[in-house]
Amino acid sequence: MVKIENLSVEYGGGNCALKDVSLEIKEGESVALLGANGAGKSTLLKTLAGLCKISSGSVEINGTLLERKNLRKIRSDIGFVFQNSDDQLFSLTVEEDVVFGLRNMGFDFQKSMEIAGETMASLNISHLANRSPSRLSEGEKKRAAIACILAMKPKILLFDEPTSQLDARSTRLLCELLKSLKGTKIIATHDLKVAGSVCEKAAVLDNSRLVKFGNASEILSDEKLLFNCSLL
Ligand SMILES: Nc1ncnc2c1ncn2[C@@H]1O[C@H](COP(=O)(O)OP(=O)(O)OP(=O)(O)O)[C@@H](O)[C@H]1O
Repeated sequence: MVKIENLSVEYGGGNCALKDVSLEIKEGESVALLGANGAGKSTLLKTLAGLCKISSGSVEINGTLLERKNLRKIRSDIGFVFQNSDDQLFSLTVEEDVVFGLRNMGFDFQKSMEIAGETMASLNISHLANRSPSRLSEGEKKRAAIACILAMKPKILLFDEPTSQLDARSTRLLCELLKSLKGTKIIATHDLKVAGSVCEKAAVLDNSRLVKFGNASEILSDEKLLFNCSLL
């Protein structure tokens, strides 16, 4: 579903955020993206969503090469839940936010409302439909932001630090939700417990390079690896 080969990404001024990263993620797999601050996690997610320019190497999403002319197709397969829900929610009500993406996809108003209603119900946020996103708790905002993305039924879900602003209870509820979501998931997180409870695989980035990719429970019990990568 995601095939990354020798990927390097540089920001301006020769700042190399990803160096020679190769990994393959199969359909339906959930992968935790681990790494210290600045390791390159967000850059990798943004690159998969077509938001960062590839300096060298290649990325294939669902069999389509990630390049400018294929961006529309790639973006229809990808749903990106940003770290900060406020970057995703901008309408007067939660329902309008969920409907927005569906209308952009070409669904008529009635069908968009129908899908939005079903999606909000599946996330237990129907009671928030007419609330202003700006007045929700962080946990509620996160669910609303996820609803906006899930409504569009992407094949691949990208989450950047989904639990970073949540308390223990909201984190646990969100983990349950993340586990229940179907599809391929890539979750960048600093929280090793979240990684262990939600993901079957893990990828460890250190200083822009992929240093380990494999079974999550094996990686999470490798204290030496975690320590060397500043994760412990
Ligand atoms: N827009 C940008 N312009 C220039 N350099 C950037 C930009 N965004 C990130 N970087 C640099 O790229 C490197 C990787 O950053 P990235 O945000 O991908 O790391 P991260 O693993 O997500 O970190 P964190 O855990 O702190 O969110 C860092 O050195 C960072 O300073």
